[in-house]
Amino acid sequence: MVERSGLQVFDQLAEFVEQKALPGTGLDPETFWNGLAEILEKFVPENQALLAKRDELQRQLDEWHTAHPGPVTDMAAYRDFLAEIGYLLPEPAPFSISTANVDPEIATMAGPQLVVPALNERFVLNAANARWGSLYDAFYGTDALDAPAARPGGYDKARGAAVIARVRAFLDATIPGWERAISGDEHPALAGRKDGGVLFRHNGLHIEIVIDPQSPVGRTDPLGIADVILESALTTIVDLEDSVAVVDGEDLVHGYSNWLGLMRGELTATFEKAGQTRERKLAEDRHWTAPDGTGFTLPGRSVLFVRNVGHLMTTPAVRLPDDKEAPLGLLDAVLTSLCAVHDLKQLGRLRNSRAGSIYIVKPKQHGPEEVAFSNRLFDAVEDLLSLERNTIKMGLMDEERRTSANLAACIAAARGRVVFINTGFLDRTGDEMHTAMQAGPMIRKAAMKGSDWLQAYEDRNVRIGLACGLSGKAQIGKGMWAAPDMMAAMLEQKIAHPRSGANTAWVPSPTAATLHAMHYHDVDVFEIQKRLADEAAPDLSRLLTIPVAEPGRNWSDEEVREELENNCQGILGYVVRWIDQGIGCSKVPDIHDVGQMEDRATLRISSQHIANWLHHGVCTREQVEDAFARMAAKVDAQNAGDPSYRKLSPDGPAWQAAHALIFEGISQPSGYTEPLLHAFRLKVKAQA
Ligand SMILES: CC(=O)SCCNC(=O)CCNC(=O)[C@H](O)C(C)(C)COP(=O)(O)OP(=O)(O)OC[C@H]1O[C@@H](n2cnc3c(N)ncnc32)[C@H](O)[C@@H]1OP(=O)(O)O
Ligand SMILES: O=CC(=O)O
Ligand SMILES: [Mg+2]
Repeated sequence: MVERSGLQVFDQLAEFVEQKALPGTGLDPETFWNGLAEILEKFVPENQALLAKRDELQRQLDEWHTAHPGPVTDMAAYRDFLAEIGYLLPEPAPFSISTANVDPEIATMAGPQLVVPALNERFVLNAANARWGSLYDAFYGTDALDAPAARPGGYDKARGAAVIARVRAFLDATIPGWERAISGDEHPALAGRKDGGVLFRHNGLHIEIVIDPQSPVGRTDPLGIADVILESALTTIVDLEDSVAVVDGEDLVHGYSNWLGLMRGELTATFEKAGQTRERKLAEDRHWTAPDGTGFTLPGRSVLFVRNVGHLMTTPAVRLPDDKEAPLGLLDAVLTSLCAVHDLKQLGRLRNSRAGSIYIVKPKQHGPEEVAFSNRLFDAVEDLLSLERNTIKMGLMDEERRTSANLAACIAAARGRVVFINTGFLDRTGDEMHTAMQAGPMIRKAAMKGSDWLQAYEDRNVRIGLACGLSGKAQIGKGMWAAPDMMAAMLEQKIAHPRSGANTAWVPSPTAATLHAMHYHDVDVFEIQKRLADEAAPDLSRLLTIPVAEPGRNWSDEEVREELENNCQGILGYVVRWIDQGIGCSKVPDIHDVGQMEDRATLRISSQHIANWLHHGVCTREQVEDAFARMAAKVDAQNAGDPSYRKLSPDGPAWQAAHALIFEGISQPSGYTEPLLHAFRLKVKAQA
């Protein structure tokens, strides 16, 4: 550690700031470190007070539910209680957000939002470039195509023909008469031409038809079409939160360096694929000629957000004058904004925000006071970096119950900055269970998705977002498709997101982004938003209905075993890679052998669910221990092909972390998994 303005700073972080992040920004190191120290001095006590308030509210909720076990029978009394303790706050007077200088990808376009772990350069670059994706590849390589699987050993012509037919059906439905434009005629949706390409625009999104009669695919096509490229991930969230394992200064420097590399357009990655060394870099913009002969350029990359952490965690990378760790959310706000100044000042090779904004996703905030705190923090960061007020925008995750219940007031608290409200239903489900932990045993995990509170939460988010004037200014976003290999099911189900009035929704991969983009051609979201604008939001009482099982509900031994095994498998499969290898997002098979995207939010659900059933006697400690041991063996077998995998064992840190997440689950703040994951990962790193 080195001393800077009374703070102890991890030496590589100080070096990164002074040698990489500050040069070119106009800020000298002394001003920067003094400014950081001032921000910490001012905001740390407030941050601590907000966390103490969470604990106090939870204590009061626990007491109330212990006194009133089971489902809420007197909703009026429950709502009075929530208002009395300051959990429910008064609704603000009607208002509209005033967010300005927002890129069209966020404000006026509707399309997929990709999320990517910030520490994986290969994936990060792929995500930034996922603005454009091959629809042929997306169908050829996934189960989204209803045709026999590709025969191994090169291009399977029969499957290729099925892909071409499927994409033709999409083109016919989306831009009827498109063939006219291929042969050189006019078409109302024609947007541009270039050598070997014809461009259409529909519902604000582009579709490129690639013509190359000499290519292996084009040769099989009478029109010589080699590919159809869809404008796909309009925006991408570069995640420093729930999909990464960032526990110390070394990890932080890695994450911030990648973000800086993106903000300068200079990040690259070299990796092995199919026995070959590949280089990946950020894609260039794309040049076209409009039908009237004028040239124009389309962005080659997704507009990038960065997800900071929430208010809970601290970091050993910066110690305060009293030797305590600094809150990581405060450091993230300053450092990720500093890196983004390179974009605003165009210090690098490529641009991210053409509108001149910095896009920060702020997760896991509990209620309007916490949002107001972030808003003031962003003010302070802007002052330090000499940025105009409200340059830093806020993507507001609606993923904690206290935020959903006071959503309009939360939006009001950052009304000049809000660029999205997104229903992070995974964290939200975890918080639902933890908040009402003492009320009784929760319904099964899979049943949560169909529960009424969740439907009310999703609908209220859209209605409240529209009432607060988000349409045309900001995104109303929906959550993650967490089954990365189930693309047929996604194609069938995720159209519900645009249909519900959301102008974006999360996808786990570039392929999923391209397939989900088709939904925004099928649905004109802004028309739907107009139609929904006058509809009242579902009643708050529905949102506040707790998903506890009916009193006297008994699950069979088989059901209990299945529930425990499924949750243990997800927990162990995710935690072992997090703790031993520092991998923050994994695809882990569930009990039906379907690969599920697991991150800290899904871990929060699984661990809180077991903790809840154990607490209420639905299962015994022995049953949980048995399921845990059986699933540990299964997870070992699933990872047998990974040479860097270390088997789970009761005296190993991964086993112990997973065990603690369950058996100490109830005492974890808001049921979060970060404190235990960080503690065990730090032990592993210290041993190494
Ligand atoms: C509740 C929440 O907070 S959700 C938000 C957090 N979740 C996420 O960020 C999910 C991000 N997704 C991922 O990390 C991954 O897709 C996983 C872990 C789910 C699956 O990863 P894998 O099993 O390695 O994927 P798979 O083998 O199917 O595909 C790998 C290929 O897809 C690409 N890919 C997969 N996911 C992504 C992504 N999110 N962004 C960019 N590229 C991706 C990889 O670059 C790779 O292609 P390449 O070989 O050309 O580099
Ligand atoms: O962050 C997303 C979630 O679902 O949680
Ligand atoms: Mg979340």
